[in-house]
Amino acid sequence: MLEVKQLSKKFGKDVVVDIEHIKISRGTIYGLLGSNGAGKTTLLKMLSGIIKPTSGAITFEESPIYENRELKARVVFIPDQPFFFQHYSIKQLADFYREQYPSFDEARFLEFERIFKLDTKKKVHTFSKGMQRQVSFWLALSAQPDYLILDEPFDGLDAVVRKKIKNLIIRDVAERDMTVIISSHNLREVEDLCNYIGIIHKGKYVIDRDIDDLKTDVHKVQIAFKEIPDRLFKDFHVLHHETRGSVHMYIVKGELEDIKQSITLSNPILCDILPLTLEEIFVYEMEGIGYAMDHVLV
Ligand SMILES: Nc1ncnc2c1ncn2[C@@H]1O[C@H](COP(=O)(O)OP(=O)(O)OP(=O)(O)O)[C@@H](O)[C@H]1O
Repeated sequence: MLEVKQLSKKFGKDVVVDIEHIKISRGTIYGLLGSNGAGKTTLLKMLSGIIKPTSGAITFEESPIYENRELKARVVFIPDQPFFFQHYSIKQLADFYREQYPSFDEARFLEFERIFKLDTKKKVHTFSKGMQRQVSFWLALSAQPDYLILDEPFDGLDAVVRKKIKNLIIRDVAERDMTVIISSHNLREVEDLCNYIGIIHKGKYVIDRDIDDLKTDVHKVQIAFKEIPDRLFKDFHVLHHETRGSVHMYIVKGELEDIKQSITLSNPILCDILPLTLEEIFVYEMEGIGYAMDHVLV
């Protein structure tokens, strides 16, 4: 398990990360979302042990990551700008990874050659940005990390390659219990992959939730009455309410069965309970805690 406690990072006087607590269990695919400048990259670099926090603790299975070579050999970070020794070929980079990561697996390296179909003897600086990103994944997944930390990983990759890489990640999570942390601005891009979402805004955490909990916990109710009852949803947390003509739309938190019971008691002339997209859930959840989503995500 990865745990963060009372973590802060200052650059000069600016506090760019200020997080009380995060817990990420093994085998989680964790989406870290936030707008430009929210603090995602700074947080990921601290999680990877690349930069030192100003204060607080980051532990993986209770060992601190910073300056911990043994632990770092189980963690791979892919930055938003691929960073390589530019004059190395894929073959030479693989030698470097073999030295850094004792769990580097030859069979996988060869298997990925068939998947990515790039010339292993060519120098990486001759590859396009998207091809270089493929090389990052090729090497990272060959190293079989326990923790894979990805900063905007899908930028510049075409749809087919994205799908292939997502499948490879899911395979490693299922087979090896790999933990993955992925930063993105874009909820739609990561929602099919992640089972947990954290949203960071101006360095602070505003949401940290299991996606299944979110989906089973929030419902959209469209309802019409002859006369609006006083007690409708009085015992529930209503995240949003609007009226279009005679139809009321409520976004309600709570157990579906309890919500249905409350509706039946209110004797509506029309009622529909609809599923929400993940994006809608976040918009309403954020509204519920006083944030306009527009300013938090793109
Ligand atoms: N080395 C640095 N020195 C000074 N300030 C920095 C440094 N690195 C980051 N910052 C500041 O910290 C804040 C958070 O930056 P960070 O790169 O972590 O955000 P981000 O959420 O990854 O943004 P983006 O989505 O645009 O990549 C920004 O205000 C940035 O200017």
